[in-house]
Amino acid sequence: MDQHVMLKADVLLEALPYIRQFYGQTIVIKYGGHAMKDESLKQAFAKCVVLLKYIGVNPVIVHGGGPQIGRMLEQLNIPCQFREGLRVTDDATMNVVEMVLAGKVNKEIVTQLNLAGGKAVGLSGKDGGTISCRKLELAVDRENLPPEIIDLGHVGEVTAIDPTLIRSLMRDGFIPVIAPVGVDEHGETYNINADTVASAVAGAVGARRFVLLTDVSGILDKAGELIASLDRKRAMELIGDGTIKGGMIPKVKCCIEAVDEGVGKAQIIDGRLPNSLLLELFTEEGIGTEIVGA
Ligand SMILES: Nc1ncnc2c1ncn2[C@@H]1O[C@H](COP(=O)(O)OP(=O)(O)O)[C@@H](O)[C@H]1O
Ligand SMILES: CC(=O)N[C@@H](CCC(=O)OP(=O)(O)O)C(=O)O
Repeated sequence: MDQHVMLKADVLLEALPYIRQFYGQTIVIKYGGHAMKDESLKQAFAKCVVLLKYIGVNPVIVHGGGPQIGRMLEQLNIPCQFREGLRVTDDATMNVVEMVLAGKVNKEIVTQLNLAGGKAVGLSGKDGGTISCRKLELAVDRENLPPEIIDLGHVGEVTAIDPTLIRSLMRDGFIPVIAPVGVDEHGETYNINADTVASAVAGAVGARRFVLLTDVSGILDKAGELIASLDRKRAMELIGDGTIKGGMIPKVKCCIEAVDEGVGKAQIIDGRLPNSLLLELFTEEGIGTEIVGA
């Protein structure tokens, strides 16, 4: 028989221990806006997620859409500003954020998953009271001065996740797809960083794994080399010395929080690589950077 065909069987068998490990478990996947580059990548992502579902794993998707929001704001001539990696969100921006995230991006992902043979349901944090939040009071350290409190407008921080709706969807065979928009106790709508929501969801549903798809191969050291594994201490050192910066800082902190909440392992992987999710979960080498407990 053709050697190539025989190798395919080896690849499938290599996945067996991982399929056993993840069978019946929940995996929370943060699907970043930068990882939604083109149609073929989006389709490949959807197929990986649906495959997980068919082999008995429960995937939960929490998505971003930062670049997509940026493009819509530009079309509408609404200026856009970031502080500490977070979007300053005034009333007009909040409307666009909700429209783009809970509308367009969410439904596109749902459609791709359904086309790939899954049964996906899109929701925002408002549905089923899934995400409770409050206005974020962001304190920024200043040298020799008390921290500055920055007002980011409608930017929220998660106060609680109610996993009831997510659990019942999973139980009935659906793939929940969650947009990072929440409400506070007064019914005010907030824009929440998607990494933060994904991490809180991973903790609340007792996920076995938390995987974040982004636009780099993982966390890189000063020389630009991939760091395969990091614990909290090393991660904080790399943030402190400026190796980890920008949007990677909240991402790493979210991974540490998820691990603290009991999630077995968090993994930052390259969403630009087709099938990266399967390579990470079902091969011996894995890919990207893992963040583990102390
Ligand atoms: N040490 C580092 N290793 C890798 N990426 C880093 C590092 N420090 C900062 N970054 C930046 O973090 C970015 C990922 O964060 P972000 O843009 O917020 O991603 P996403 O949109 O997927 O949430 C990378 O594109 C990279 O520019
Ligand atoms: C407060 C805040 O910054 N919210 C983010 C929410 C989307 C997001 O996080 O998208 P990515 O994962 O693609 O970056 C924003 O408005 O861009």
